[in-house]
Amino acid sequence: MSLLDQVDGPARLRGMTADQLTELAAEIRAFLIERVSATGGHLGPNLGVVELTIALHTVFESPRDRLLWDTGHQSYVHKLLTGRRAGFERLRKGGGLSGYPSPAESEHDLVENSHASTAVSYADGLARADAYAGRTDRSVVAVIGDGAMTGGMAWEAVNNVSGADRPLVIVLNDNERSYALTPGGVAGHFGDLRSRGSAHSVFEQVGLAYIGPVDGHDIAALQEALRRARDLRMPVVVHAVTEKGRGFVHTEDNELDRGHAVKPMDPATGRPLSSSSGTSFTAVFGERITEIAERREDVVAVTAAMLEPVGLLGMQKRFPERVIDVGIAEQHAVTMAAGMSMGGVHPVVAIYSTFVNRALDQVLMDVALHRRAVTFVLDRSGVTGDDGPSHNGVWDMSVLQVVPNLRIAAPRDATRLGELLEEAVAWEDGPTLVRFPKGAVGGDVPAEAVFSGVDVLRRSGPLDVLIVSVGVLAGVALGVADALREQGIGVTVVDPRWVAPVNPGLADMARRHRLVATVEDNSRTGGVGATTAQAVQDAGVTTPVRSFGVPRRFLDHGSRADVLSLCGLTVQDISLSVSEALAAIDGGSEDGEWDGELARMSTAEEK
Ligand SMILES: Cc1ncc(C[n+]2csc(CCOP(=O)(O)OP(=O)(O)O)c2C)c(N)n1
Ligand SMILES: CC(=O)[C@@H](O)[C@H](O)COP(=O)(O)O
Ligand SMILES: [Mg+2]
Repeated sequence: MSLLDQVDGPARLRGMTADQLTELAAEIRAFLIERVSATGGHLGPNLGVVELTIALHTVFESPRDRLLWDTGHQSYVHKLLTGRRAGFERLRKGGGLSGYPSPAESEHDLVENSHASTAVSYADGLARADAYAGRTDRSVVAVIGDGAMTGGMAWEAVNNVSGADRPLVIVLNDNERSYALTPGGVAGHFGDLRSRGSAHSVFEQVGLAYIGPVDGHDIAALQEALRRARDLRMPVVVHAVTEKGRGFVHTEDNELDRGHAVKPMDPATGRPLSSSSGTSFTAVFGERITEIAERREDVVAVTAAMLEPVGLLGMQKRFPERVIDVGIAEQHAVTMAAGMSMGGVHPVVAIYSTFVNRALDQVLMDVALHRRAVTFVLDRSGVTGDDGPSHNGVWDMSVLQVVPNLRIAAPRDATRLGELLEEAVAWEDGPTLVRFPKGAVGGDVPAEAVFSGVDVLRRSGPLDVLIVSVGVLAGVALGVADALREQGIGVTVVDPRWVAPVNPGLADMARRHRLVATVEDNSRTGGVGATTAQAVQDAGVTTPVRSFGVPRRFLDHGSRADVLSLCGLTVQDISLSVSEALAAIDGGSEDGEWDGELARMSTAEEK
């Protein structure tokens, strides 16, 4: 039986010899390469923390000592050492192991949010709670990457932790990278510490103790440093120098991102097991923004440490000085863009939908209040699936529709993405936003006609149902139309393209129909369905509106298709609900049934 097979929990580690721990590290590395090559996932980050995680679990006694993993994508080794080896068969699959820490999975996991730069704040809170309760027999350890240390929130926490008389250990997992090399002066300072060692660290200058740099792959050296930090009983940083992707040729040689997030691959060759079908929304954006930058030298792109994932590699290669990587600093990215706009630049800020939540105040106050012409491009909008509840981009239209002056577009296909991006960058009277989902872009969905700026995708039969289709769910909306037509129900399917502010033409169309159904890959709460219903009502139109979107709850990880199906965003579910709603309207008395359905839906949302 291998050493890894014997590890049913961290206590087993504490009985192992140094040689056994070294052997265990080799077994874990081989396991990760074999398993994560099969499932896909964050192989690079986890290969970089094998020895560090072993050292942490031999020096600290989880769960009494709390280990917090910033962002959490590097917690696979932690999961292996806390009895979850079998779960890796279904890593990031529906019903399988989450790709991030998950309190629902284990008492050893406290935080699952995958949004970076939060661990030191959680740790400060836990340390204060221990102090209030007089608990002096335990430690709090925050493991945070050099990339996550470019997030402002991490420095807010350092400011509050410094000088405190509470024990708190911060392990800086410094591999010089987010995806790409970590940008900025803080990363430069870490480089000085790595090379000069004795340099006075920024941490000591603000009142924390500093231990390091330590070889992040030398278990004994790490254990010695962690024991010193544990016994200091004050805020202390242990600076571990690690290599992202260590021990696997296809991640070590990957200059782009050291295998940060790999797709299922052949571990022998490093080649993906399946070639992606067709082009992606991301690729279409990347090509188009580069073309626009050719024509518009005032256009500058901004990324928050995700240059390649958001599709800006091509523009960076063509115009290196006009693509800015601010690190994991979305708030700075947005307000810096406002400043650039004041200086005559048209910034295009490319962020994943879920991460724009970080910068709501900056979008609202620094950009929109000042009517700055900044274009936001939100990739991974809608259900993303595999990365779990904190990565779905299902809140952007709810959160950002409240922003005055902001115009929001949701392209349904590649052609509309190109058109809407051009329109957004051409708009100089305030901010614009274009949002699209992860993955393949699918075929074009042409309009049959245009009615007061709204694309009419399908018009057939009597004026029974108006389906307002938002973005990429056009395929589902047209499928619903086909299903309803088979029942003799007349359907008009429209796509407003610009969803905020609501096109008044929609109220005119609603007036002519018996029912309106909105379909969106966003939360129902505050989504396009809600604002469309409000606009219809405000226009004095009494046509009822039913909105189909993501329920108001966190969605467990799973494939995008499965999660959308769980949300009821399928042709079958929507067409059944629409025909029932029509029947209720026709029958009058069945309102009770529909009210019952709504009641069921709303309780489902609260669960
Ligand atoms: C607020 C936020 N923005 C962007 C991301 C996307 N992201 C996930 S991991 C990562 C890089 C993290 O770098 P680092 O903290 O150094 O960890 P490493 O992967 O190097 O171990 C980024 C940018 C995120 N998780 N959270
Ligand atoms: C951990 C993190 O936030 C990212 O690495 C995320 O996993 C990216 O997901 P995509 O695969 O959609 O780019
Ligand atoms: Mg890093």
